[in-house]
Amino acid sequence: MSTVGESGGIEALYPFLAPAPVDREAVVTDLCASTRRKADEIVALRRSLVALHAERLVACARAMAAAFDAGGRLFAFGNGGSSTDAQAVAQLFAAPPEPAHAVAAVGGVAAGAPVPARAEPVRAVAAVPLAQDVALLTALSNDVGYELVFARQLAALGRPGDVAMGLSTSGGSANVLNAMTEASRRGMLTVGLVGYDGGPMAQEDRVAYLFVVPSASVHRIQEAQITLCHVLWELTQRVLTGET
Ligand SMILES: O=C(CO)[C@@H](O)[C@H](O)[C@H](O)[C@H](O)COP(=O)(O)O
Repeated sequence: MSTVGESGGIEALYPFLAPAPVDREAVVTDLCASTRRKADEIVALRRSLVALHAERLVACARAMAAAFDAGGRLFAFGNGGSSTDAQAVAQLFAAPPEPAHAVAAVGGVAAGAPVPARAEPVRAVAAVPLAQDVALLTALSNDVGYELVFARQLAALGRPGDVAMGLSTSGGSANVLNAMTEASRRGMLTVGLVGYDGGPMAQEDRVAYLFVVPSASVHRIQEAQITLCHVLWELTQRVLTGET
């Protein structure tokens, strides 16, 4: 059995576990610098998305609002961290924060300060995350195949005019790609959020509205994707509530 302290043991991977004296100040300095680098990186990435996607975000929000106005529902899905992001997005659309709550939560808005969330009325729409039902996910994975867990749900639930939103950092997860294909086949509006250079999701006009976050860090991609989702929700609300 391998033990801590053996040459090539666990401390080779995690040197801070070794009993050697640690320069705590140096560690804290390193951690601060690393945190600052990551914060700078995500701020720059988010800024770059404005130039890259502003027009597409507006067009997509208009299309989503039209879908919701006509009775369409949102189905959101992804794997791992993207599954929880999909859950957060569905919850945001289905149970948006009431303006009074959002403002009260920060103790009111000072004159001239940016409004923390919408001060205008919000409209809830039907939205369902597709990775939340463990029984369904395990049964579909076991009986049909993990690559079809989302496509099979869309085949059962999706109608023309619904919205399918797939989140993937690589753009290459088979279950997300298959779900997009199924959604298009059913006449649903397809929205994809991906990272890197878009991966397979960016090929063959697979989705109607594709948002590529040009980063090679899974963490930065997910952070930026959830920001894009919040912007999409905000813009969709503006159209739905007749502000624009
Ligand atoms: O959350 C993370 C990393 O932050 C991971 O769980 C990550 O989401 C998983 O590895 C996913 O399976 C990756 O899938 P995808 O984003 O490439 O579609």
